[in-house]
Parts: sequence; C-alpha cells; structure tokens
Amino acid sequence: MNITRKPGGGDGGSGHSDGDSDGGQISADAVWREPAARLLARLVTTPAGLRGAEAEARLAIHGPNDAATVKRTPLWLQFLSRFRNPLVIILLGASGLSAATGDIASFVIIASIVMASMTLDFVQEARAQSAVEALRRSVAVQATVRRDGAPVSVPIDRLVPGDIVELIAGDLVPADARLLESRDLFINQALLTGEPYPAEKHASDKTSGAENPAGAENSAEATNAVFAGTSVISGTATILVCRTGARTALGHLATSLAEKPPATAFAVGVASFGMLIMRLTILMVFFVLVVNISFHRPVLESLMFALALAVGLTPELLPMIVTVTMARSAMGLSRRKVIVKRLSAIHDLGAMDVLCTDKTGTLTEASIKLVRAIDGRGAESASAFAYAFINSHFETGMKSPLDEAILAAHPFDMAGWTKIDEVPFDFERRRISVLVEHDGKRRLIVKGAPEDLLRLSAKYEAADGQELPLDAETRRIFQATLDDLGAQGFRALGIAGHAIASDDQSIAVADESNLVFVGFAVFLDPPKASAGATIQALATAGVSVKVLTGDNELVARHVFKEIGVAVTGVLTGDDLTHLSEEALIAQVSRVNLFCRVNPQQKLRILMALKRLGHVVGYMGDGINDAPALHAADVGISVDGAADVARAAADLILLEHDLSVVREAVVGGRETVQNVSKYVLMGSSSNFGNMFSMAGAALFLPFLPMLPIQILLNNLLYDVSEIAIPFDGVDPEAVALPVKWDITFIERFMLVFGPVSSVFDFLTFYALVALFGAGAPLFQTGWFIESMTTQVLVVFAIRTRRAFFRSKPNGFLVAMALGVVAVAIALPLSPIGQWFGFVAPPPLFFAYLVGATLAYLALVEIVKIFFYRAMARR
Ligand SMILES: Nc1ncnc2c1ncn2[C@@H]1O[C@H](COP(=O)(O)OP(=O)(O)OP(=O)(O)O)[C@@H](O)[C@H]1O
Ligand SMILES: [Mg+2]
Repeated sequence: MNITRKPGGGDGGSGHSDGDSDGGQISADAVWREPAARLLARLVTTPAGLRGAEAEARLAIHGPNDAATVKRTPLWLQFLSRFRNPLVIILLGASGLSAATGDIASFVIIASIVMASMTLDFVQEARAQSAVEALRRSVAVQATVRRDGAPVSVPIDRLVPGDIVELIAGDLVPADARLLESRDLFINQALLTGEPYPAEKHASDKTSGAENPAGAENSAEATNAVFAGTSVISGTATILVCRTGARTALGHLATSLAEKPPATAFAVGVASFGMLIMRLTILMVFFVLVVNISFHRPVLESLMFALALAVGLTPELLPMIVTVTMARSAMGLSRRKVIVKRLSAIHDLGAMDVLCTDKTGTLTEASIKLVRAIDGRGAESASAFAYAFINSHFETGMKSPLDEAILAAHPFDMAGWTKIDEVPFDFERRRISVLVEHDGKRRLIVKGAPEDLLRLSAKYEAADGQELPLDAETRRIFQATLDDLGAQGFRALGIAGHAIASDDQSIAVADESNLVFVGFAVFLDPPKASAGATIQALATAGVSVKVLTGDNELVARHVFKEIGVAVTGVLTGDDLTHLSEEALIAQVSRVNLFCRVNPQQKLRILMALKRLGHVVGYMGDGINDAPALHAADVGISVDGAADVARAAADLILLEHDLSVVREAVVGGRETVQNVSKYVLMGSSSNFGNMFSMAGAALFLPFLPMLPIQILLNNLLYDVSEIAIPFDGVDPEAVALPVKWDITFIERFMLVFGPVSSVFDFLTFYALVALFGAGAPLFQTGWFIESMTTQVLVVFAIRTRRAFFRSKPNGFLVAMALGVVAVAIALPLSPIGQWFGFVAPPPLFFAYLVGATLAYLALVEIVKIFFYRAMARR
C-alpha cells in the first residue's frame, strides 16, 4: 500500500496550509489522506458534533451545501435587472431627451408607466416564485446531524464543514466526508466513477485505491471517505463533513459541465414564440421609422413612437404569465398532496403520454404480509422461516417491505446467533447473503429472487433436516410450487444457504453457489382496488401506463388480472438482454408489462420510449428507480421513498396513489392551455396592430397614436391579462395530452391578426370620414377602439366553443370589463388631457359598440372555420 505524504507534510502536521487557501475548507486530498483525529482538530469539531450557533456561523461563511449553487440575486437587483431591456432604456433616454426640449410631462408619464409595468410584472413573478420555493423546501432531502450533542434532522443544504452526520442505507451522501465509524458500508458511486457495483468502504486512517500507479488520483476510489452525489446501499456510518457545496467532487463536475437542466420542449416552444414576435416587431418598427422619416416628420417624435410601439408589441409578460400559471398550478396540486420540485415539470405533465411505474404501492396496497414459510413441496417449514428471519434481522441495507413483513410475522429468538459478514442486496443479483455463527458453526444464509436461488442450488433440505441432491424431478416439483404461488398472486422469496468453514471471516458473491435450497417465504401484497379504474381513466386521457417491475411475471400478471387491466405484451429482463435498441424500440409500444427488470433496464425502456417521441413519466420509490427517474421527462416519487429517488424526482406525492397523478396531469394541461391563451391573444392582436400601425403610418399626416398613449394602452392591456392564469379550461381542452404547437400559433396569428386589422382600418375610415377627426380625436378614438377590441376578444379566444358556451372566470371578466371601462372613461375625464386625449362625440360610442360587436361576431365565425380546418389537418 502506498500512502505517500506530501513533501514537507511530515506527520501531516504544520506543512498543510492548503486547507485554508480553499475558502477555509479542507483540501480535497486531505479528506482521505490525513488521520481522522487531525481532521477533527483542523475542523475544530468532535464526534459529538458542532454547536447549533457555530454551525450557523459556518453556514454564513461557507454558503449553502448545494453542488450547483446558483447565487441567489437579491430582490432589488432582480427588480433592477428588468430595466436592462434595451428597448426600455432607449425609450427612457429618448423621452429624457424630449424632456430636455421642454416636454417634461410626457417624460414623467412615460417613466411612471414603465415603472408600473415593471412592478406589476415583478411583484407577480416574485410572489409566485417564493411560494414555489417554500413548497420545494418542504420536501428537501434531510440528513441526520449531531448538533448540540444530539441527532437532529437538517436539510442537506445547511450542512457545514465540521458537521458529524449519521448515514444509513438509502441515504444520499450529503458532502465530501471522512468516515469516522462504519459497519458493512457499501456505497453506490456510479455518478462519480460510472461503476454500477457497490464499493465497500471502511473507517480507517489507511486508505487504498485513491492513487493508482500512474500517479493520477481519483479521490472517489478512496476507501475511507465518501463523496457527495453517491448513496448508501447498505450498512451504516458516521461521517465528518469536510468539503461542502461547489467544493465537493460533485460540485467540480457540476461547474465544469456548467450543468444546466436541459430546456424542456415547452420552454423551447415559448422562447421560439418570443423570437417570432420579436422579429416581426423589429421589421415593423423599422418600417414605421423609415416611413416617418422619409415623410419628413420630426425625428425624435418618430423615434419615440417607434420605440413605444416596440415596447407595446413585445410579449413582455410572457415569462411572468408562464411562471404565475405554473406556480398557481403547483399550489393547487399541493392541496392535493402533490409537491412540485421542478416548476417546469408541470407542463411536461400536461404533455406526458406514457407513464411508466413500478408495481408495489402503485398497483398494490404495499401492505405486505408474510403469509407462510414453506419448503419446496409446499409444506410449512420452520427452518425456512428461521433462516428468512435471521437474514432479514442481520441485513443492514435499506429494510425492504419484504424484510419488514418477515420480522413482523412472529417473534423469533435470536439469542446465540451472531453475524460475521454480509453481501448486501443489489438489483442485479436480487438477493442478500449473511454469514452467521451459531453454536460455533458458521453458515451462509441467502434470501432472494426464488428462481435464481433454485438455479444456484445443488441440494435441498428435506423435512427431516437432511441435505439431499436437487435432481431434475425435485427441481421440477419445486418450480411448480413456485409457479402455483405466482398464479395465486403470492410473491415469494427463496431461502437457501450452506455451511461455511468456521475460520472463514468473510463471504463474497462467489459463495452464493452450490446452495442448499430450504424453501420459500410467501407474501401477500393485495392489489389496490382503485388502480384499475385509474389506469383506465389515464388511458382515456391519452396516457398509457406501463408497469416496470423487478418482480416476476406470474405475480405481476396476477395483479393485472385482479385490478382488471389487460396485459397487451410482456418482456422480461432476460428478453431485454437479447434485444438490440432497434428491436426494443419496435416492441416497446405494444408491451405494457416488463418483469424482472433491473435499474439499467428500466432506464433503457424509458429511453426507447423517449426515442419514439413520447413524453414519458416515471413513477417509483426505490434506489432501483433513480436512474429512470432522472431520465424521465417527469419523474414522480413518493414521500417515503429512498433519498436518491426523491432527489431525482420532479414531483413528490405525499400519498402514494396513482389517482392524484391523473389530477396532476389535468392540472398540467390546464397550465399549458392558459399560457397558450395569453400567447394566442398576444399573437393575434399584436400582429393585427402591426398591420394597422404600418397602414396608418403610410396614410396619415400625423401619428396614429402618441407614444404615451401606446404605452398606456400596453399597460392597461397587461393589467387585463393578469387574470388569465386564474381562468378555467374547457374539459375537452384537457382531455388529451397538450403539446406546444408553434405552427398552430403561427396559423392562428395569420388568420386572426388581419381580422382585427380590418376593424382598425374601418375605425380609421369612420374617424376621418364620419367624424372629421384631427390628430387628437383620431388618436383618442383609435385608443378606445383598440383597447376595447383587444381586451374583449379574450372571451372568444379563451375557448374553442362558442363564447357563451364556456363560462369565464369571474376575476377575468372583472379585469377585462374594468380595463375597458377605464379606457373609455379616461378620455372623458380631466386626466385625459395629460395623455393628449379629447372627449369623442356621443355618436362615436354608438360606432364603438357596433364595431366591437361586429368584430367579436366575426372572430366567432372565423373561429368555427379555423378550428374545423385545423381538425382536418
Ligand atoms: N429484502 C429482500 N431480500 C431478498 N430479496 C429481495 C428483497 N427485496 C427484493 N428482493 C428481490 O429483488 C426483486 C426486485 O425487487 P423489487 O420487487 O423491490 O423491485 P421493484 O422493481 O422495485 O418492484 P416493484 O415494481 O414491485 O416495486 C424482488 O422481486 C425480490 O426477488
Ligand atoms: Mg419498487
């Protein structure tokens, strides 16, 4: 073994000042190189842990223990950053310029309007985000930490160097840490090393593995330290936290990869819509500018007009509407006991069309009971129970419900039994071995997937305790017993073992051969009565459910039968090993039951579905589900799940029930539909306005609307849309998965934009020809008309039905009518003159009513044809 010390390190003493150069934390290699006692001293802590106050102080110095620490910008900075919008800056600049030439009033008004818009936007979004943040914190992964001398539960992002943490199987390792104590500790380090098999670790001042002969280091290989991002497979440990947050090995990975969550299809869709509008806006603003200047109109005024137009046309509320709509949906779901960890998962839920799930707890009650312990022929067997009990009692992995069922079945006297060693459970082998001693004799006891144990057995234990050869005929009988159990819906574990020489201290996987078969532990996990109906309801809603289980085919088939769901195709883990990716992709749609699949195979199935273009959800609670949960478009886990599963999930169900998933799916679809209402509103009225502005700029000798009027128009319009996230959605709009469809939006825009322009031009004509309008009246008239039509059209756009067949939300109605009332009242009031309005003649309002009604009627009619044509697409 080659434990080199750093030159000048001597006994690891005074030479090491490197720890302090790294933000006051221990250097990476010191975590495993230095003696534990010295690490404790350097971190000024003891095995009893830090005092609470000290931990708080260190947290302030070192920052949160979060590998991908995104520095949270203070609120006031977030607010200021909204002014970075170049359009807004230029606009404020230009109006400042015009203030210098005397027009101070309009500068004040422009500044106030810009301020009001930003505040409106900011407050909404900040409130939504803090609500969501609170939800996320409520399901944060916790660690057991010794503080003030006693173990307490603390969210892992609050850990600091010097903390003493207790780990048990299933826990995430919260930081880079040194082992102080360990028992049968096996760690899954796949995330850091790519190695899927558990790595064994020991508390010791000596280490091996971290330095390979080439001199390169891979600290994750150090056997006396554990690292953030890995997880405990089995055993227990007490650790000393040495490096936290971005300083962990994982943190280095995360920052070097600049890990950003991949943009979801929805986010990309929303962004591309923003770009579309942006391009059209720029085009249009240049056009207006060129026309104005070539007609020799005042340059500054023309520039302000163009800028106000640009500000008015950009869908600046879009991000806010998206966040607020999703946050609202997240709050709604939290009342149904679903916690949303990643906000954007909500629209992925809405688009999800395949849901993969494990069996236990979803299709079954997960109230597993041991009903019998039998030998291979089906007779009650005391030794089968005894061995099962001893195995479960001594195993230190995360106790599975099967273990709990065995231990709860009936008491068994463990006096005189001691444990020597263990080979922990993993989902490849699907079994646990313990080496135990009793009366000076040592024995290996294996418990696991019964068909595998039968395969690994050469003998069996007869009723009288004799060991007899397991010949072909007996093997057939035993297999028949097992098949019978499965067909009756019983789950089974096989029990086997053999004697081990009494000087053998340890066992390995290789010892799990030539076994003596003892019998079966037989469990009942009753099917969930409601599961069948929920799966049916999901299917009707366009979400097909596939079950991916580690259990065997007969048991799974029986559950399907009990809950009344047809098996449309089966693939087993063995089948999968023989299938190429292409072959799997060809078959995966047909199959709805995958049995005896390991974690990597669960992942493969998921990827195959994604490659077919499905939006795939995955629901599971075990360590074995974590890879698939990570890769899924929507990962769903439950509150009691293993840390790794909860950490990988986007959604946490506080109650393990498929029916809430169905509700969440509907919630997701409503969210997408409400966002698209905003987008459809914006695209049609903006596109229409562009036409109208361009036309007006060409034909009028004056500006069709003053810059401040455009900004006011924009502000009022934004206010009217605040209520959209609260609006209801027609049932048929959420009946099937909802995907973001940019071509649909483009077509909508191309059809409904010109419809609104037609009425603008009609109004222009009426104003000039009927009312003989000069600039002020024209601008006032158009302001009122465009406000009225573009606000009220929400009642037509919000539904595909005839507008009176779908009831809008009361808040939406109030906001829309309120804004229209303000737009009409303002020019009539004394305040109107600040904005350059004049009171229109009474006859204008008669025209307004007629034109608005005609416009809405036309939109309704065009809607019918439009959606008919879309349906034929
Ligand atoms: N505690 C245990 N001791 C021995 N073997 C076990 C234990 N737990 C699970 N196994 C074996 O490993 C197999 C896979 O585990 P498990 O059934 O939990 O997988 P899963 O995919 O999570 O299944 P499910 O879909 O039912 O949740 C089991 O069917 C069983 O054969
Ligand atoms: Mg499971």
